[in-house]
Amino acid sequence: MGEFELIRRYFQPMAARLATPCLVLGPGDDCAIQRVPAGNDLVFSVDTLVEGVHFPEAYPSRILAWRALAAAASDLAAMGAHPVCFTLAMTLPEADEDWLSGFAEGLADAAANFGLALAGGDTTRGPLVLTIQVHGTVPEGRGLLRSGAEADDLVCVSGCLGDAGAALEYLTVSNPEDDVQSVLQRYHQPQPRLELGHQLIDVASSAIDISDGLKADLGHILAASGVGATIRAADIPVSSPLARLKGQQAVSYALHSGDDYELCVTLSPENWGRLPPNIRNQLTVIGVVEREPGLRIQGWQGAAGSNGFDHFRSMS
Ligand SMILES: Nc1ncnc2c1ncn2[C@@H]1O[C@H](COP(=O)(O)OP(=O)(O)OP(=O)(O)O)[C@@H](O)[C@H]1O
Ligand SMILES: Cc1ncc(C[n+]2csc(CCOP(=O)(O)O)c2C)c(N)n1
Ligand SMILES: [Mg+2]
Repeated sequence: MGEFELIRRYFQPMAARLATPCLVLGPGDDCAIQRVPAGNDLVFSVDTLVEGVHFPEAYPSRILAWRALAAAASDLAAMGAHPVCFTLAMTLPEADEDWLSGFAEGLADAAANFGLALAGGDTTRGPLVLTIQVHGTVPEGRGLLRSGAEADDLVCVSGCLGDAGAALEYLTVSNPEDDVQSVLQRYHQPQPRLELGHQLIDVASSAIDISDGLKADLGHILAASGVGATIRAADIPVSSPLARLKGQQAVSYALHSGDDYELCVTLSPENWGRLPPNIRNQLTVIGVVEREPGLRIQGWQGAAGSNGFDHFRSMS
């Protein structure tokens, strides 16, 4: 199978199925064309996944496709953006038909779930690497930024943290018990909080998605906003399976390991009070923003060293 046959067979049908009115031109020409509705800003971001770094070797292609698109879409969620379309640059060691059909199915499933149309891409031969650029829109000037946190704002996170990080230890377990299966599921099938992010436009003062770990990612908000925060270790939400598997150490996974793709946001106590219950129920207050720079973690005696995932830190 040649490069163009591969695209025609696996990716063009999906692109046609997923088309949306804002995508004026999909795959097949030199560029795709997207129309941004008047009064909106285009929001876009790119993410690369490398075999052996972001996912294990011989990882099932259907799951890989979901994880890759979820990780990319999660950045749209963090901006409060409405998802529109994505491009896919894939470098493959070979054109294996089973691998490609699993990948195309997983990608179509994720794309339909997240409301993202396939706009185009690039296909090359080499070590397995995926790069996905996502495009979304937000009402003009209203994208959620990392830089808006202010003293006295509450610090909140969505969902539970730490499962996906703990899952790394169980990726090769052959018959996982229920709790292990549950944390593995969080690694294999992350759920970007697109709807929640969108609902927090004009409500949250800042937002980020948690890809590198709570400590690192909240740290990005604090640095960008020129503020600090105190959070309470006991209030950081961890799942029951993770708590059973890791006991007191569960919080350490929540703080230091990434891949959860939950949101961390700040908002004023007034806006918190006005939140409808269906949105408030998706968030847990874990602390408060303060003028003094730095992140303080009450009730946490863990090692100060680790911060979160960093591709280059161990090399310097
Ligand atoms: N090579 C680069 N050139 C320009 N900007 C970059 C480059 N690499 C990263 N950035 C920018 O730095 C910021 C932080 O990048 P980072 O990849 O950590 O964010 P992220 O996508 O939210 O995290 P993650 O990739 O873990 O999901 C982003 O605004 C990104 O666009
Ligand atoms: C097999 C395997 N899967 C996952 C991880 C964890 N991991 C890798 S990169 C990253 C941060 C996000 O990446 P980026 O900042 O490039 O978007 C995380 C949390 C690992 N160590 N090994
Ligand atoms: Mg991000």
